[in-house]
Amino acid sequence: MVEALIRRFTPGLHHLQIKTASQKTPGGASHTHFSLVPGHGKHILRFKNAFIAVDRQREGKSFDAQGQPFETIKLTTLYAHRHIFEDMFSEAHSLSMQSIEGKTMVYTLRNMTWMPLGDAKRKRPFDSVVLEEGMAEMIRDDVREFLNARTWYLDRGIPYRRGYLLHGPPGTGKTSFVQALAGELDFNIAMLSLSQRGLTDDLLNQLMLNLPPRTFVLLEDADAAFNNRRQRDEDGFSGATVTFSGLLNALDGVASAEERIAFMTTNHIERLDDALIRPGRVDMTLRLGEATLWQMEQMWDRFYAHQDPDGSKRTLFIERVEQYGLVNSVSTAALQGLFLYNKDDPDGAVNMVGQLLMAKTPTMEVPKKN
Ligand SMILES: Nc1ncnc2c1ncn2[C@@H]1O[C@H](COP(=O)(O)OP(=O)(O)OP(=O)(O)O)[C@@H](O)[C@H]1O
Repeated sequence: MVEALIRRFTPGLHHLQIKTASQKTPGGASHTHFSLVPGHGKHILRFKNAFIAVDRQREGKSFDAQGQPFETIKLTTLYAHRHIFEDMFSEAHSLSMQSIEGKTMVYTLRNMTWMPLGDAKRKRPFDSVVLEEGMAEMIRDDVREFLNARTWYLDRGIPYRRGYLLHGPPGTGKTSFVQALAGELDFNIAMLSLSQRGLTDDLLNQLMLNLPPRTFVLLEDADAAFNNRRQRDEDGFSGATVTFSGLLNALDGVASAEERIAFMTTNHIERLDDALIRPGRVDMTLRLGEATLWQMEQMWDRFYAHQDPDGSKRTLFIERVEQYGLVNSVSTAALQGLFLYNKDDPDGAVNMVGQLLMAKTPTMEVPKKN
């Protein structure tokens, strides 16, 4: 909001500061944006019909969690104009809300704390992730029901938490679904891989206790903690990775009145321990598997509805897919790859179905550990 307030002032002939915003794309390219904002020091500015004395000062060398320096902005105006502050703050507030409205903020671990990963991202549409028929809606309704049951939990002294375990082979939409669900329910995401180096039990615990508001926590590679069953050493040091007991402690940490919704993902459910599947830790376990016939049809329609209005090419595609024995044996990511390669070209996708054979996953089920 302070950012929005600073931008609201029209800089006159005062000290200006150049604000640089750099953004790096995953491909390595970087975009830089410059803007002029009033610098530190004293300014006289006009807002509506009032003159305001502005004193913008930096507080020592302290930085907030986002790496921005702490600042104090003192605004002074005539007593008769004091009401304009209300207008000014509500305008600044709506400016700052506009910049994140319709977007999802993703937080990751940096400098031992949650930090936004770049700017807020455009929401991922809920139906852009195609899970097995009815599964996405079922999870969404469960989260909604949980969000509506706050007083029920608090009245009964039950920690207000819900956990979901999404498991299945790579590229079946586990991460993407959590992003789409966050968009649908106006949540942000704090994501973390449990196999990340340097993530200790204590740090994980601290992070779980300090989640930004209205944020899903997404713990990826949950099985990593189960590979590392080492308990704390005598001196209390638990090593540079998260342990099994560390994960359980972090999930069970001190409850607050705010909801905590955790999604855990794994490609190896057989490595997990039953102690994880306990209410509040994991309330719902869902398998996201290879693309079913229904998912294939849905994804086809999402890509080619315009080029194939009567669905005849889709029928051809499905026939081919069945001939090659690809139903329930290729990931939705592989299917998406084929459709992206043949963007706006359904015939190309039909002709290239055979390429999916390379992405076929062996269907060997590993027995679950007791
Ligand atoms: N069910 C799906 N519907 C739509 N797109 C999907 C689906 N599954 C995967 N994709 C696409 O494939 C890519 C990889 O998906 P994602 O990272 O969500 O998979 P994942 O299951 O989390 O994989 P991993 O287990 O390797 O982390 C994304 O671009 C995503 O859009």
